[in-house]
Amino acid sequence: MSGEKVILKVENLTKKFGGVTAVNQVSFDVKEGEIFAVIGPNGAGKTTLFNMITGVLPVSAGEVFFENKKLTRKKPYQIAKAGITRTFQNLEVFSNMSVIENVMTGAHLTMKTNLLTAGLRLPSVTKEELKIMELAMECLDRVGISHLAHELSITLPYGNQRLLEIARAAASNPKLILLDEPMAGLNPEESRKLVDVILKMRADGMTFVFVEHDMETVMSISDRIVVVDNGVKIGEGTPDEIYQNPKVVAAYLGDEEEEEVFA
Ligand SMILES: Nc1ncnc2c1ncn2[C@@H]1O[C@H](COP(=O)(O)OP(=O)(O)OP(=O)(O)O)[C@@H](O)[C@H]1O
Repeated sequence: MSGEKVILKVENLTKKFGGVTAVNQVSFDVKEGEIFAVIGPNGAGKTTLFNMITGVLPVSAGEVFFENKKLTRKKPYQIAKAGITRTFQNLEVFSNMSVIENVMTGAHLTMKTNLLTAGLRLPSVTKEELKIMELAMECLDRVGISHLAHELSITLPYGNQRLLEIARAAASNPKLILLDEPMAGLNPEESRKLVDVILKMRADGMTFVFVEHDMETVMSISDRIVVVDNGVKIGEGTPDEIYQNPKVVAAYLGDEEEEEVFA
């Protein structure tokens, strides 16, 4: 469960693409151990927000702090090394690799091996490879697909490829995992499995920030939610508070009836 320690602080984050302000002075804090959702209509700026937090896109203004250290303007690999990892909206598995090899690529940050030592096949390399393989197997076990370790990734059903992505993210030993629309394309059974995995990993101490359109999942697993619309934060709170926030309901309403908004 979440504590009181702030692990991620987003302060007035802003992104301009030419004349378009995709994210406009958005601020929020994520506490250690939280499951924190970022929601909003299409084009609201959610992915752009993730891209700035992970250093994929430079910020136009504002700051990102992780464990009280400023991450703004750091490179993606430095941010990953600090303990933040992510998955993307579209599946990003290496389809020509086995499942375990995919997860092992996630562990590269913790590896001492470089191309020279690997080329020389020093004993230390073999030892390290073994360690990484063990770690990868543990990560696969955490998401419940260790029995598929030696399958070719592309042969896995979509839901298992999602779990594979999460295992690979976990292999870099992060403290915070950002998930961009993790439920997209999953059938109800696959969604339930993924929710179980997220809850289990959180029980083991992981913090999650996720962007999601599936409101049932958002409302059932999030501790807190931030809502963005047109790049601006329009609401923040627990699922109950979000349900009752008139600005949020209006942003989602369009021509629909209120009771259908979070159905
Ligand atoms: N590289 C870019 N260049 C120009 N405009 C961009 C770029 N990336 C995003 N945008 C614009 O910024 C706004 C926010 O986009 P973003 O993808 O962050 O929204 P989103 O909330 O993630 O949407 P969705 O839910 O549809 O994935 C949109 O108007 C989009 O067209």
